[in-house]
Amino acid sequence: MHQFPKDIGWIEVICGSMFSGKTEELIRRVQRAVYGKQKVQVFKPRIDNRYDETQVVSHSKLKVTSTPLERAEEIFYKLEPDTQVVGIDEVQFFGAEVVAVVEALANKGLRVICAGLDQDYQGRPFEPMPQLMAVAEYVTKELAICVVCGNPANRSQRLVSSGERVVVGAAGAYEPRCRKCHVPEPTEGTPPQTLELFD
Ligand SMILES: Nc1ncnc2c1ncn2[C@@H]1O[C@H](COP(=O)(O)OP(=O)(O)O)[C@@H](O)[C@H]1O
Ligand SMILES: Cc1cn([C@H]2C[C@H](O)[C@@H](COP(=O)(O)O)O2)c(=O)[nH]c1=O
Ligand SMILES: [Zn+2]
Repeated sequence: MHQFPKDIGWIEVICGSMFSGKTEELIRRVQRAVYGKQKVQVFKPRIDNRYDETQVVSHSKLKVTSTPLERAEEIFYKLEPDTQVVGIDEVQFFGAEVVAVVEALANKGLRVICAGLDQDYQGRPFEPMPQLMAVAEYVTKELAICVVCGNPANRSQRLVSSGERVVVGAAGAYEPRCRKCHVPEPTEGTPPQTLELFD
């Protein structure tokens, strides 16, 4: 990350496949802002209740307090006057209106950090991520490890039978795969490897 701009707001997007570390990176940036004595608020879509109803939780169990929302516009009502940094996880679940909300916050002078999936289970751009990435000052793309071949993974393989774009889930419902190993239709999961280093 370059030196931060002064006296203006900006947008950071953290994107990538599932398990690539988007939420960990969001939490890392939020924690550093807190160390910097900045007032931070974190939001997430209420639909993301996989690990917790209110907290943002990474697959590795890092946690941060958040406010769940039905719609992105609610941020305007929940925003406290002294907030300087806004974090939003699972931003792909907010509709197209999140782009205007994030832009309005940045235009007010806030630092806005958005984390979300850039591709859906078929490998298609997951709106509104392309629009957010276009207007962001900073875009970071994270990669997971393909569970089939061990290469860097930029796709999320769906393992449960559904043609809906939105299906909330974690391990057992999705796994990270590279472009060679990913298939656009739901398929069987990869048997877990025995990891001698871990229980
Ligand atoms: N195949 C994998 N590749 C990379 N990380 C994995 C994999 N499977 C599980 N993980 C775990 O997922 C963590 C990332 O979790 P998280 O930040 O919640 O990802 P994301 O928000 O991108 O889905 C990693 O630090 C690691 O502990
Ligand atoms: C690929 C894909 C994913 N989802 C869902 C599954 C999870 O609930 C989230 C992504 O979570 P993560 O923090 O990035 O691991 O999105 C979906 O609804 N549709 C999809 O195509
Ligand atoms: Zn692969």
